[in-house]
Amino acid sequence: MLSFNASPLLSFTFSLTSITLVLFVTLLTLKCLHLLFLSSAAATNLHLPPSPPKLPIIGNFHQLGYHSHRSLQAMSRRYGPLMMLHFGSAPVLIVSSADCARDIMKTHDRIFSERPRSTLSERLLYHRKDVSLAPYGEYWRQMKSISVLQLLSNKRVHSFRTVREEEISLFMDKIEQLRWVDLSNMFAALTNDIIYRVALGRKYSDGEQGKNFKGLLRDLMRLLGIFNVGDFIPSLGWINKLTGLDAKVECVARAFDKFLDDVVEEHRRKMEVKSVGGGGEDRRDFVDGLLEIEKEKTVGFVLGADSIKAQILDAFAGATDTTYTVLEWAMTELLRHPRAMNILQTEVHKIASGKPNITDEDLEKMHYLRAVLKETLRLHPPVPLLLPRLSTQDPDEFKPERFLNSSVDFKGQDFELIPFGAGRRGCPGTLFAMATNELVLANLVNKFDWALPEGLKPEDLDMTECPGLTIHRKVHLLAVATPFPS
Ligand code: HEM
Repeated sequence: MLSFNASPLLSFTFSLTSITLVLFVTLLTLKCLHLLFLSSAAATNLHLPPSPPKLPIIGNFHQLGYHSHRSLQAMSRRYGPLMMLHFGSAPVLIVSSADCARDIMKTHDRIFSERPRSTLSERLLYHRKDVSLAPYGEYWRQMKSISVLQLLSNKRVHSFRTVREEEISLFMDKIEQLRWVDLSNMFAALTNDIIYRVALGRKYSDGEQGKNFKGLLRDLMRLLGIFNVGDFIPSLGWINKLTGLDAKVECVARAFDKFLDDVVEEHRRKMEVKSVGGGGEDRRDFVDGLLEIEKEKTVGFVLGADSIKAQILDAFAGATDTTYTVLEWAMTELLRHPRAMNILQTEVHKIASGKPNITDEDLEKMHYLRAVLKETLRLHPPVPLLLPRLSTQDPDEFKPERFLNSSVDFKGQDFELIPFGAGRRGCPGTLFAMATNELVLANLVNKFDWALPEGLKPEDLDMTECPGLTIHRKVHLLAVATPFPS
C-alpha cells in the first residue's frame, strides 16, 4: 500500500465509542471545500465543522503528537465526528463515523479522488507517473488497470502460487534450523523475496548487491514516509536544502533509477532471445508484462520508460513494508493471546490433517485464520493514518471471534474496516497481500509451536509502535519455534 500518498488524503483512525466509528481525515483542496461546504452564494457564511484553536503559520501541527493518529483520535472525541484542522496552510477535514466515511468514499468518491501534492514523493516516484500519485484521470485509470491485470488480479495472484509456496518452504526450513528467530527480520525478507520474484523475475537479496538493494529500499520507504514541511508551509520549503533532505532524495531517486534501468534492460535482452517472459503465463513476471504492453501499444498512451519504472516502484512501495507488518502484528497478538493461538492451531491442524505444508486450497476452510488476520488489520492497520477499527465491544481487545459470524470484510465495502482504503483510489493490492499473509501464517502455526523467549511473559511483550509510513513494531519480534512431531 502506498500509504505515503494516502495518509494526507484519506486517513482513518478509531473512536472508542460504543457505535462503530472510524475517524476519517481528508486533506481537501480549497476547491473541494467549496464543493462541499459553500452554497453558491454564501461564500462568506461558511458552515465549517468545529476546529481546535490553531496557531499562525503552523495551524494545528503542534497538536499532533509522536503518533499522529492517536492525537487525532483524542481530538475527535472532543470536537466530534466532523472536525476541521489546518496542517500549515492546508485545510484538513476529519470525519469520525463509518457513515460519513461511506458518504465520502462512496457517495462523494469522485470529489475526493485527487491526491495532494508531495514534492519529495513525487521526485521519488517519477513525477506522478506511478498509480498512487497520478492525478485522477485517464492516465491513472489505465495505469491502475495495468497493475491489476499484470500483477494484482485474482488470476495473476493465483499464477504466483508456486513462488509463494517455494519461498514459504525456504522460510520454514530456515526457522527449523534456527529455532530462535527474529520474526520481524524474517517476515521482511520473505515478503521482499516474493515481490522481487513476481515483479522482477528473480531475487535481489543475496550477496553485496542484495545488501545494497535492501539499503536502498529501506531508504526509499523511509523517505516516502517523511513529513515534508514545505508541502504544508511553503515558506519553510528551504529547510530541506539546509538539512540535506533534498540531496538525499535526489541521491535515492537516481540510485533507484539506475537499478530499474538495469532491470528493464535485462528483461529487454531476455525478450529478444525468447518469446515474452521465457514462456508461459506462470513464468512471466511483472516487468515482462509491462514491456509487452509497451511493445504492442495496447493502451491509449505511450507507456514510456518512466511509467514502467514508476509501476515497478509502486509495487515495491506497496508490497514490502505493509505485507510483513501484518504478519508481525498477527504473530505478536497470537503470542500475547495463547488461547487464540491454540484455537488457530487446532483449526489449522484439523484441516491440514498431518500434511506438512498448507496450500491455497486448505486456506478456504480456515475461518479462524481469516478472523485472526482481520482482527490484526483492525487493531494494527499498517497504514498509520488510515486506521479503521471496528468499535464493537472491547475495541482495544484482540478478539478474532468478533469476525467469525460476521460478513464484515476488508474489501472496501464495509466502512467499519477499511485498512486498504475504499472507492476509486482504494488499494489494488489486497488480494496479493492477503494471499501471502494467509499462507505464511497458516504454515507457521501448522509446523511449529511458538513461545516467547524464556522469561518473557505475554503481558510483558513490548507493544510500542514505530511512527512512519507503515506502523511496525518498534522492537523486533523474537520468538522460539518448536517443530510439532510429524
Ligand atoms: C497489507 C498490505 C497492504 C495494505 C494495508 C495497503 C493499504 C493501502 C491503502 C490504505 C491505500 C490507500 C487507499 C485509499 O486511498 O483509499 C493503498 C493504495 C495503494 N496500494 Fe496498497 N496496501 C497493501 C498492499 C499493497 C500491495 C501488495 C500493492 C501492490 C503490489 C499495493 C499497491 C497500492 C497502490 C498502487 C495504491 C494506490 C492506488 C491509487 O491511488 O489508485 N498495496 N494501499
